This record gives sequence, C-alpha cells and structure tokens, in this order.
Amino acid sequence: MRKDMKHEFWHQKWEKNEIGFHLADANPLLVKHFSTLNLKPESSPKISPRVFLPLCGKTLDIAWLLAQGYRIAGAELSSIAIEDLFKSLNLTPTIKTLGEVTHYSAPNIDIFVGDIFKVSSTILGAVDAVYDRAALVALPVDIRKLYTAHLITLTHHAPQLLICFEYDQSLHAGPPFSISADEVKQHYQANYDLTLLGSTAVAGGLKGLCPATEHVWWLKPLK
Ligand SMILES: C[S@@+](CC[C@H](N)C(=O)[O-])C[C@H]1O[C@@H](n2cnc3c(N)ncnc32)[C@H](O)[C@@H]1O
Repeated sequence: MRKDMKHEFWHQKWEKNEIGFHLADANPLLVKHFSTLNLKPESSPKISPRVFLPLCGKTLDIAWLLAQGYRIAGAELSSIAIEDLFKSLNLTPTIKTLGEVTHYSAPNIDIFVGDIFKVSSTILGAVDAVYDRAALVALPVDIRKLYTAHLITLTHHAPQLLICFEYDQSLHAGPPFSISADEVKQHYQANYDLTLLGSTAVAGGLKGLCPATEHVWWLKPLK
C-alpha cells in the first residue's frame, strides 16, 4: 500500500467518525502506570515535564495529563481530530504553518497536524517523555520500523510508556496490529532498558473477534 493511501485510510476514518479506538475516558493503564516514569523536567525544575503523544487523535488522555500538570506535545494526521480535541479542552488554538505541518497551540499544549515523519526534533522541541497508546499498533509492519527509529531520533530517546496489543494476527488483519514482546525488543532494546509493567486480557476480545492481551511497557533510556 502506498503511504498516501495509508493516510487516506485514516482521513476517511475521521470523516466517517469510525473511531472505535477513541476511549470515553482517560486510559486506565495510563492512570495506573504513568508515575513509573518518575519524570524530571529536562530543562528546569520550575518547568513541568513535557509529554509527547505520537498519533494522538483526540484522546482524553491529553486532558488527564494536563490536569496532572504536564505540558503536552502531540502529532496527528487529522485536523478533524485536533479541532475536536481543542473543543473538548475548551481551548482556542493559535494555528500556524510550520514547515510541512500545521501547529495548533495553546498554553501548555502543542499539536503538530500532519504526517509524523514531517515532524523534526527542531519543530517538536525538547520532550521529557513519550506516551504511545494505539500509535505503534496503528501502523503496518513496513512503517513500524521507520516509525520507531524516527521516534527515537525525534525525542532523543526520551523515556516512554508504550501500550500495545498482542493477539493471533491470522484472526484479524488489523489495525490495530499485534505486537509481540520480541518485536518491541527489536525496535527498542538498543536504546532502552525494557520492563513489562503489566498485561491484561482485553474484555470481550479484540473487536469481539479474538482473544487479545494489552501490554504496558516502560522504556527506560540506556545511559
Ligand atoms: C488508532 S488511532 C489512536 C489515536 C490515539 N492515540 C488514541 O489512543 O485514541 C491512530 C491515529 O494515528 C493517526 N495517524 C495515522 N498515521 C499517521 C501519521 N503518519 N502521522 C500522524 N498521525 C497518524 C490517525 O489519524 C489516528 O488518529
């Protein structure tokens, strides 16, 4: 599949409001495990840590993180998602073109709308952590390797909380795609110490189609 066709897939999902991945509340696994990262601000102790959410959609996890006092950066293909996100936060964004992406900003929040591969570390700025929920699992196998390499460079291998699904890929074509522990290691073990913080069975199975497990990984940068 060509890359622009993959983008079209997601644009259509947002246009048709087929967003079954969008949760009605903050993700319980984020709430349970985020403190494990024990974040210290990179720049100054007086400034709150900045958390990057790749492929963020309009997740309510952003409202939860803001309420905990974190600053937010995100990247998302769909402007529909981000217009909705700012409405849900009751914020009016300033919107500017920045290179090949569009920058939506308000106090403590920067979202880059466009292809994540067009977001550079200069555009993004410093981040203290990455929270990947339904980003790695949203991407087909050929793109995942490029994505993880880009994410490592983009964030200067910031600590990461990664949530992903594992199930029998022959029973469902994806997305979301199944990501095994071996695959997480292939992508990240050269740069991170990997800890599996927890694994939970998905209630009712993946989209009601097959049994699935949700895994939470803590990626701690190697010195
Ligand atoms: C499965 S959704 C997850 C959204 C969000 N993380 C959540 O938990 O609700 C994947 C998101 O990735 C976005 N996306 C897909 N490819 C992208 C790309 N190349 N660059 C930026 N965003 C992308 C889609 O538009 C979609 O909103």
